[in-house]
Amino acid sequence: MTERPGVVVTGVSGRMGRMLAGEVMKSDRLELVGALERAGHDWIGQDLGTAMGGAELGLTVEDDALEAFARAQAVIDFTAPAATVEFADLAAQARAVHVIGTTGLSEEDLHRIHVAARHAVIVRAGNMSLGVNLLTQVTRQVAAALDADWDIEIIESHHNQKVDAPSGTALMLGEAAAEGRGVKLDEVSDRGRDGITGKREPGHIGFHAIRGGDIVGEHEVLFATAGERIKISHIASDRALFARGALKAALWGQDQRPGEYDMLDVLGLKD
Ligand SMILES: NC(=O)C1=CN([C@@H]2O[C@H](COP(=O)(O)OP(=O)(O)OC[C@H]3O[C@@H](n4cnc5c(N)ncnc54)[C@H](OP(=O)(O)O)[C@@H]3O)[C@@H](O)[C@H]2O)C=CC1
Ligand SMILES: O=C(O)C1=N[C@H](C(=O)O)C[C@H](O)C1
Repeated sequence: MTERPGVVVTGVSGRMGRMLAGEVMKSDRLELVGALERAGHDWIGQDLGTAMGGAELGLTVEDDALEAFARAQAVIDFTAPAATVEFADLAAQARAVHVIGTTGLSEEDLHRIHVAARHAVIVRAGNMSLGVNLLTQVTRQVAAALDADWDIEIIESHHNQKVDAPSGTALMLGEAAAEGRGVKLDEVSDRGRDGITGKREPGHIGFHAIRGGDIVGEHEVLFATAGERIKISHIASDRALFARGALKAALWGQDQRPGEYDMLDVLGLKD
């Protein structure tokens, strides 16, 4: 591994971008070597520190991804699907570890990421926190232990600026529940009921999205049957925990072979 791998943060003006840049700068194991924004963004050409409202850092915000990735060992990317699939190609060309936190990716986007992972390490997770990744394991185990008389519903709450639903985390939890039950999520998924929906289908997994204020991220998995309910939940109250997970993934990825990985791999939680 390079002694102190260089990191480029994409979407650096975003909620997660700022958090990630701050965490990389605090780290004594990684070095911030690039800060990226889209062409035409106000921050392009400005010093990152000044753009963030602080002291000068000597790092200029840029818009040329390939040039930035070429001097990095890792790219940390919490942006939007259209950007992330482009970055996956470019990070693979630069042989940089691509840590993807972006959610709302389509099947086609996932395929492009899969292709890019032939040439480079990609770590992707809808949630980079230890707590949520543990919760997916617990969800899978509980779902495996219960029969289809137990209804499974996933409720997620986020801030009012979030653009995708269900959240990436809710989908991770849904996948874990479906895996525990031995079914395919896309065959049993019920999203956002409205109107005369008919009775609940046994065996289905429901998703519900709450959007309001500045909620960082809350997830609950509800298992309900006649006479009893189990609720398991996770509350994130600080975005720094997602950023720290992403930094961990960037470091871990330095020693891996090209391929697709997730946070269970990084955290050593895979069975
Ligand atoms: N996996 C995890 O643990 C977590 C994942 N997320 C996910 O991360 C993503 C970002 O979240 P958040 O920071 O809140 O969102 P923001 O909207 O605050 O930030 C997104 C950033 O990406 C930039 N961006 C968007 N499209 C492009 C593009 N085509 N090229 C370059 N830059 C682009 C935006 O620029 P502009 O403003 O110009 O559009 C903005 O700076 C979401 O998908 C969210 O769900 C969030 C938290 C944790
Ligand atoms: O957009 C967010 O903010 C978050 N997105 C991720 C998701 O879609 O699950 C993770 C976290 O909940 C915050």
